[in-house]
Amino acid sequence: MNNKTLLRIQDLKFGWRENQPLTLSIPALTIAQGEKVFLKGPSGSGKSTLLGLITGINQAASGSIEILGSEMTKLSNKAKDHFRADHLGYIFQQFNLLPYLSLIENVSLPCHFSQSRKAKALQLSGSLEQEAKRLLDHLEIPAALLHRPVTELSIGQQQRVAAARALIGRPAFLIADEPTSSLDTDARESFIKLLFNECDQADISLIFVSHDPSLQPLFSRHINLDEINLAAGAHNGHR
Ligand SMILES: Nc1ncnc2c1ncn2[C@@H]1O[C@H](COP(=O)(O)OP(=O)(O)OP(=O)(O)O)[C@@H](O)[C@H]1O
Repeated sequence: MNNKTLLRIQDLKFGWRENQPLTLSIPALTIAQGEKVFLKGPSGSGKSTLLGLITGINQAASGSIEILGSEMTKLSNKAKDHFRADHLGYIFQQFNLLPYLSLIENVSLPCHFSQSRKAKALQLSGSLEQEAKRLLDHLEIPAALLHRPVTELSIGQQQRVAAARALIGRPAFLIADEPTSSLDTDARESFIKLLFNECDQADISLIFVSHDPSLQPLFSRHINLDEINLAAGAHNGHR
């Protein structure tokens, strides 16, 4: 791991509605490049809201979110779209695979929105198809499935395809929002180990949101959102 800063948040405030208590008030959070962060917190504590702020989907009321030295809150919508496409990979809880595309096409998709990710994928494997195949192979998807519709895959297989899609073109930063919630414990651990392998090879940093405390020891850093969020409990009266 190196010491370059991947993410620096300062004095971040966000509320869903005016004149209502804030959902998030985070004085400071810094994540270094290469870190693998386990982000936890009770249901409704604001984990997805924070990810939405980091990815630029939600707009902060005030404060600073710097990723790789770029201040997200100052970028135009177009510049933010570009930044996201180039530097961020996502794995969602529902995977969001496109049913009318093949596995290879689903995995290659981010390279159609980012020239830099396309260039990296081509440099690694010569073609997008080959790089998609390489990642799917590393994530233990049998070759026989590559041309099947994604709707015929098991949940665990869909999840690994979603991971390959997030990893293609080696973005700096991978965000995974409860990607293992529909798997059993063994499958969760083996998925995370495959994911870590790819992240290590490509020096990709990871923020992984989960409710499952048994996964926590696998990660190099743990963040409890309630401990860094001054607005914690404002919605449900805990504080
Ligand atoms: N689109 C929205 N509009 C208004 N309020 C919202 C919206 N999304 C979330 N909230 C509120 O913001 C708070 C934080 O929600 P969020 O989804 O970020 O929590 P979470 O920690 O990700 O929860 P979970 O673990 O259950 O997924 C909750 O009180 C929720 O009701």
